[in-house]
Amino acid sequence: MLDVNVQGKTFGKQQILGPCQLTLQAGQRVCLLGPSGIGKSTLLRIIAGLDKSYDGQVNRPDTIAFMFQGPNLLEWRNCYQNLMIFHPKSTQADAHNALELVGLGDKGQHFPRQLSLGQQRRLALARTFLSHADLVLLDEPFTSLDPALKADMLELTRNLLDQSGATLVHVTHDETEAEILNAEAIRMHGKPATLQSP
Ligand SMILES: Nc1ncnc2c1ncn2[C@@H]1O[C@H](COP(=O)(O)OP(=O)(O)OP(=O)(O)O)[C@@H](O)[C@H]1O
Repeated sequence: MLDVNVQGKTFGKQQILGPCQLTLQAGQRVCLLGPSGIGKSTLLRIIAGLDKSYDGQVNRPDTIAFMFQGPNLLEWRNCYQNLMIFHPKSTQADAHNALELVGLGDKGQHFPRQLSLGQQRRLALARTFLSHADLVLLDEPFTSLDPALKADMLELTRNLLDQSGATLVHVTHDETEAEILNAEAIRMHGKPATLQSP
């Protein structure tokens, strides 16, 4: 279960977040929407535990996977190594299975520069799901992709979520992504921004 109770968050003298409440049961999925600059990524970083300087409290599952906007791959490591370096307990067989799930089963020895943009995104997605995390946090990872590739990635993400049963918080500007991911759309409002749990 994820229980977010943020009372406030400031950067310097600027208050970005006001009261933000979000309670999700295991396996529940939400898409976090709101205008640019309202504080979606800030709240997501707080949920992840990456930002600890806020008023309030977050109770989160033990295992969390976070996917950033860019694929953030290590160019000098092959696909297996790109997965295993972030999951030291995983074996090459685990990494191979994760690659199979995203359609990169034959690319384990390839380096990121030998992959297409879409394949690089698939590798980043495999890394996100390899940890079998209870909570998956996605910070607009598909925003800059062309429509066909974005549709592929969303479908793949939904399948991986269906298999893993993970709870999801997905930051996006595009409400249609919620439908594809079988997630509930929730909106941040106001200045400072507030959020009410679905
Ligand atoms: N490290 C930081 N230091 C100072 N201000 C910051 C910092 N990070 C974010 N901000 C400010 O906080 C506000 C919210 O930013 P945030 O990135 O959370 O918004 P967002 O809703 O995710 O925007 P977008 O949809 O454009 O990605 C913005 O005004 C931003 O400039």
